[in-house]
Amino acid sequence: ILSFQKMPAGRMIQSDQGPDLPDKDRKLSTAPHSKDGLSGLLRLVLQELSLFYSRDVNGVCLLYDLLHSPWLQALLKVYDCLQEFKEKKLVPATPHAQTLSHEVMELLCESPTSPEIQELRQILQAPHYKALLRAHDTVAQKDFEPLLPPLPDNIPASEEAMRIVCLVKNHQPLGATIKRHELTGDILVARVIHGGLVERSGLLFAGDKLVEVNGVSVEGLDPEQVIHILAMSHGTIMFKVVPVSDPPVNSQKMVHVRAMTDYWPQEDPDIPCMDAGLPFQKGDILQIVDQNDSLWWQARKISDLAACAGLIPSNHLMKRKQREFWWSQPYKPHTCLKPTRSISMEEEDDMKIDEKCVEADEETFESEELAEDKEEYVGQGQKFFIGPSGVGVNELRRQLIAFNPSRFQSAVPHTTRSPKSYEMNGREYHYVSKETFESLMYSHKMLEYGEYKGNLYGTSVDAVRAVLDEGKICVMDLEPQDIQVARTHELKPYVIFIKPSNMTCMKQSRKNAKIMTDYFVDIKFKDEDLEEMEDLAQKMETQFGQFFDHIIVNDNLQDACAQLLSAIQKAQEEPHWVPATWASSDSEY
Ligand SMILES: Nc1ncnc2c1ncn2[C@@H]1O[C@H](COP(=O)(O)OP(=O)(O)OP(=O)(O)O)[C@@H](O)[C@H]1O
Repeated sequence: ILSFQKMPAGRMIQSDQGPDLPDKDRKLSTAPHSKDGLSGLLRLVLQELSLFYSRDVNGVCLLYDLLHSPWLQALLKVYDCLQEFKEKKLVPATPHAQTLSHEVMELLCESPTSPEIQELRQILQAPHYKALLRAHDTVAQKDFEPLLPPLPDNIPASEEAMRIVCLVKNHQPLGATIKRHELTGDILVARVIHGGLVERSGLLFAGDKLVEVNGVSVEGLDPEQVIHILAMSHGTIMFKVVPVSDPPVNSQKMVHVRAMTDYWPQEDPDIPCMDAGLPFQKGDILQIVDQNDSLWWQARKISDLAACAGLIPSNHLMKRKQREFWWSQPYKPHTCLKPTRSISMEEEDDMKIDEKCVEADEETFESEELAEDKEEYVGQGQKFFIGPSGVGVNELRRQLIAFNPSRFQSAVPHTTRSPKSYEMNGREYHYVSKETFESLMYSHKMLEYGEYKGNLYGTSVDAVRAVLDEGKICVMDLEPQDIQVARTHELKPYVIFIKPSNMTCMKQSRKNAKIMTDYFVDIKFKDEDLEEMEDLAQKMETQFGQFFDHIIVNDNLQDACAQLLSAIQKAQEEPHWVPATWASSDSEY
């Protein structure tokens, strides 16, 4: 709307000064635009256009209707009013309207009563009116800014390099941590939290030395004692600091990562300040905003970018912890890892200003750097379906292909078994010898494979590529342990987890469904089968949840199909996060 408003007006204003105007523009050049503003100009444009309306020259009708629309006219009027208001630079007639009102009241009391005087007195005494005058005076006197304490008169010459910083703290934390310098014992600002009050003020930096807090000298105090002073303070807090000579500049670009594990700061004994920690779960997308510290990064969740950042362990630190853990513990997959406190952190004694500190235990962390999948990477990709056996992965895939065979297709798998009479090589399977199959396996050309009744079965990367080359979306099942193999720059897989619904719904929806096991074909689901399915689904989610791009609960088959279609559509059309290596065209795969 804005550019639309500006363009015609801008052109007309220019043409106003131009020497060779077409007739139409010459007529417009007489527009008293400075007085009538944009709505005046619009009126003139409409007059012009009305001449061409009946002929609909080059879509004039459309333009006419648009310019004639009441909302645009109303908008322009608002714009004009605002412009007018801006130029006026309003100044209050008096900054003491309340006093004036009192004086009037006194005069009215002395005057002989009449109905008008009575009414005026009532108006002046009404609480809303009084409140309005109070608000008026506050604005007129600019009395809304915090009162800063006066600067001390007797500042010694040696204190010239000091800075006095006043921050107004309401109920939010200040967003900084402090520590004691191990040699000098000085109390320093250790870390400024991105997006916090201190960072937004731009007045305190990591490395600044605290001299006084609210007039109390911090010399010789413990960080805890400083925290206590701060905890007791509300409203304006005054810091006297010796500024760090080189305030750190955060020049790194933001990166996005997908968390590969859960992290609970409350359970991490090493975090410099527990309250400043950012808890996250597997699969969460984090925006890393500060990597200045090699051990503790600052990050926000992409789902809550308005929030202040929190501390998370750097990749390097997590790997270190992980290594120490593996050396000290017997292997226990998917349990909470509890590193000992032996990891020697830098001698930080960080405390979040005005809050408490530190405690125990955490989990492994790795992360994957991400890039938002922009248009150039979106394309017909590979869609993998994952789910516990019997949940309906095959059924959904079949339905999808049946719904639109020209868009969706499975990759033709390889097998070492002999073809049946009605089968054709390359249609149901690629029939190959055991040696050929094994050579594909060993040269990592198989996405997934397994043995069934003495024969090998599997899907090759080439089979998937063949589908993609046809411009179709390749849909296939995958065992979760094969996800990592499939996550390549070339395939850019989109992984959809098919999840069973709750037991009651499953019993109902699978009443007539049949399963196929290694030994039986077409037998009904038993309660144990459904329980096992639920259990397996939970395990898959815990172990591989971070790789799932989308989750669909397969309760009602039709609903699940519809959800699947819309999820795939969305994945094709909308940007989503993918590993950064997939986004760079020159990365190896
Ligand atoms: N939403 C549903 N409602 C009712 N029946 C379903 C539903 N989804 C799947 N089924 C039925 O459940 C049975 C098992 O489904 P399917 O063969 O697709 O399982 P699967 O996940 O591929 O398991 P496996 O990997 O062991 O083959 C089939 O008979 C299928 O028709």
